[in-house]
Amino acid sequence: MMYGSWCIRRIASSLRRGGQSTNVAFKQLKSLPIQHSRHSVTVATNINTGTRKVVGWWLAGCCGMTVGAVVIGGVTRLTESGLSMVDWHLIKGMKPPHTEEEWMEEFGKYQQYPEFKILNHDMTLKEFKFIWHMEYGHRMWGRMIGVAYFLPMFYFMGRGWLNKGMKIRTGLLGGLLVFQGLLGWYMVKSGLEDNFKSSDIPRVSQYRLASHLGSAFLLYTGLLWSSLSILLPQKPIPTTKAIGSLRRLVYSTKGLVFITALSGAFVAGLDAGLTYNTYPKMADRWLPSDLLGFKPKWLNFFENPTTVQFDHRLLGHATLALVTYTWYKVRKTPGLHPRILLASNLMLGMGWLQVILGISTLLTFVPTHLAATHQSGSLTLLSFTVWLAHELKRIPK
Ligand code: HEM
Repeated sequence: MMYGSWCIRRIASSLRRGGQSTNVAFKQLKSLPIQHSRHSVTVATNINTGTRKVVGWWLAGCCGMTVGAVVIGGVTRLTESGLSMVDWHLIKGMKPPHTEEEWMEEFGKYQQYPEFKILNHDMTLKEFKFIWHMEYGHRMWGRMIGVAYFLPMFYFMGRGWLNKGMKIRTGLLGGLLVFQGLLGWYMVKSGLEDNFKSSDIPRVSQYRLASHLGSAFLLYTGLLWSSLSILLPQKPIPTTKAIGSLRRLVYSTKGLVFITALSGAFVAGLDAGLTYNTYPKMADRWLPSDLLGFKPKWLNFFENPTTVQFDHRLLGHATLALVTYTWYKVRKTPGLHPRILLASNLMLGMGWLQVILGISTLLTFVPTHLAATHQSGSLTLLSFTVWLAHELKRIPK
């Protein structure tokens, strides 16, 4: 393995000096083994390939379950079901109401809160049961991720399958998972507070919604990166200056996708997708008249639906421009293997689709199916940029 890393450096430095043609150097790189060094694979070195795959698939499975949680959470929000369960108990909360009395009791609790009093005062028990089941499904899915994550983690640790680095990494991701659940309840609580006026629409704080979505995306990224490290180890790449700047470009693209997704959560949290449903202009103007209507000015970026939607449009277009430019640079960089080209092609396709989905969501007044697809699209786009970044990550010396 040491020989492999040495070879890559030799070939790369020769590429830099122009000592041999790119094609010859690339052929040499292709013939090198995949990077299974102690640096790139973070499970214990004394376990066999099958066991390593079990750990990799466990992480990939939890990653898939996180996607499920984001989708169910999005649909729960879009069907306005998120405030139907007004308390939270880890164990007791798993038992749904069975008898009609139990349902009436649960419905009675909901009736004490602003969403019922202001918005849903004519809601029937049947309608309540629907929104309750949506929120229950989201919470139960979260608990299932907890079980699917922690039980195997302790088992693998007990069996000595995880090395020190992986123990720290899985411990941190586990902490993020618990934090995610607590943040979810903290978010719901903001929609149950009794400080809404009768003209308000009771909803959760957009700050807490963005934090909840952002931390889900972080957890997802961590799980995806870790599972890729085990299941799809990096292939050799030259260590040229061009690759170095491409790597920085891809990392910036990944960062911008993340920031745009966070700004989308602010749009969702303020229902800002229901103002200015025109494109490309906002009510016949490039700069809407109430763009900076709130005082102090900085508040507009977080609380003024017009500014929040405007920013999300700008960020969405900037993301698309950067995704396209990154794709172009990947194509122009010599010495990259086909998997990198595939990841970058998928990233480009998804970038365009995501913007088309965003515009369609806006023009059609945010129907649930389109808004939920747009939300999942952001996760898919993030996945392709994470994959690309993973393929290009620096190979430790
Ligand atoms: C790469 C670009 C984009 C990304 C990554 C992205 C991501 C997101 C995310 C994560 C949300 C939050 C969804 C939720 O929590 O339910 C969102 C919401 C939204 N986005 Fe985008 N978006 C992008 C581009 C655009 C564009 C260009 C437009 C329109 C011009 C747009 C319009 C919307 C609208 C209207 C919502 C609110 C939907 C709702 O209320 O559920 N997006 N976006």
